[in-house]
Amino acid sequence: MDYVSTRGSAPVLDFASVTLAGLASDGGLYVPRDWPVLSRDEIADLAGLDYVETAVRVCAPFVGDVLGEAELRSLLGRAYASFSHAATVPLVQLDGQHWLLELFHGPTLAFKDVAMQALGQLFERFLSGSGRHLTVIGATSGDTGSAAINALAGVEGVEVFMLHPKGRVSDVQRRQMTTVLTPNVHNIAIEGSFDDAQALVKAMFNDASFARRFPLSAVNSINWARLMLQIVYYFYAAVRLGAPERAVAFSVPTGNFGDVFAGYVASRMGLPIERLVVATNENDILHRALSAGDYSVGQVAPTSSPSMDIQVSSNFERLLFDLHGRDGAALAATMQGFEATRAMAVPDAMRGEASALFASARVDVDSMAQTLRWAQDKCGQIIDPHTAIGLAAAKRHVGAAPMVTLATAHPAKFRDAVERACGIRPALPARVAGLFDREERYAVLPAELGAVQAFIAERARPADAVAA
Ligand SMILES: Cc1ncc(COP(=O)(O)O)c(C=O)c1O
Ligand SMILES: N[C@@H](CCOP(=O)(O)O)C(=O)O
Repeated sequence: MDYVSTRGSAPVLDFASVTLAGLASDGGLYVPRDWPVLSRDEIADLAGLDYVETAVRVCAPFVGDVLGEAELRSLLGRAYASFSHAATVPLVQLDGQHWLLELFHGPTLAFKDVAMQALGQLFERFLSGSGRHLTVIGATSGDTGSAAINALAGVEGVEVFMLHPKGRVSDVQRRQMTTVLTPNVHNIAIEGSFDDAQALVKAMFNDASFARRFPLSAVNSINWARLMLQIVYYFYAAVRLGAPERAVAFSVPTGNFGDVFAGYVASRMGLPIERLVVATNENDILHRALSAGDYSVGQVAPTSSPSMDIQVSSNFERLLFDLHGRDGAALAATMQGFEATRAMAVPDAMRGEASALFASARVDVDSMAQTLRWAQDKCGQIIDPHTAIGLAAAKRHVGAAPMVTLATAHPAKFRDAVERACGIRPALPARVAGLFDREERYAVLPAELGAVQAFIAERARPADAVAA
């Protein structure tokens, strides 16, 4: 499988190179040259397969001949051995219409582990014996950072620099990052928002001399491999609810548009998805874009679902690429206009095309809290605020198809917000016991490119350094 940039002018790469590259050199995002399609029979054959086997079948067309099937299977087997639930991502029925897909049984208690545990394995595999090393730079509103640090701490040849917005992640999220004192992990609290942190990461990739000096790689969903690994659970859930005979709908708490874009890819691959609901909190740029064509950036508002406090949703560019008929030059011009003005009007024709699959909803804090209490009172489930936003949106858009809300984080990660909403303070699971007894280490830096680059340059290994 070949990968092309959404902006049309970066080199075409294979799966191994695209995994190690992160952002494309023309500022775009890599996508497969074509969407592979699974036949109805191939989808039907997924019924009854465990998670690892489902992942092998779904990922194989994207991996191509870069890894053999047996090697892919053993790599994914190692990745998902760290999950605490036998089903890896169990489906829980709430009532006659609604299900939760619990994606938080990995080591850091959020859906990011599903992709990140495997991405760590892929990095190790592609670096092993190559003499290469990587400087991984990432931006996090809390969950990507903890998952990446768990997956990459101590990995030979990898140095991790993780930027989080100071004071805008939960205490559990922060400690899951800052108490990892392994020498290859560097946490940076940025005086700004997640968007500032994400812009700094992109600026470092786009700074040709910095990118030549340090072999940069990404763990955010700008990295294609992250998204590929998230497509799997749409298939896994849908076949359990009757696909391909029966269509299924999904509601996805959304920030960077990565998770819901993975659902879009599943649909392009032939999975019968009746509807994909894009659920936002008060940071509603995606809801405005899909419902009114208004993709204009406002101030990031801090909310009780902090992992979704995002305005510039990186992966929206991947959808726009398809909506522009995969014309990279046209999209590059659109994105340049957006980057200059911080606003874009999504034309009605494109919005119409998107609305064949996507619906959207903006869920405010009261509606989030009400839904969280509904799940507790009526269904006996304590859910986290991000999942509650997904579920509230699901209730607005439920139709004939079973509606699956992605449960993206364990409630204990956001125990203050859960307690405020329903009066119950969820206990921390045993696997994160001792989190509050450990020493923390992180640097605080202004949201300035020079300051962050200087910090990284002092600690990262330059491209021409010989591997140890
Ligand atoms: C708990 C949680 N829910 C939802 C999201 C939104 O996912 P995405 O950014 O892929 O849209 C995030 C962060 O990305 C998250 O950490
Ligand atoms: N919510 C995320 C933000 C980054 O998203 P990503 O999927 O692009 O890595 C987080 O928790 O860090």
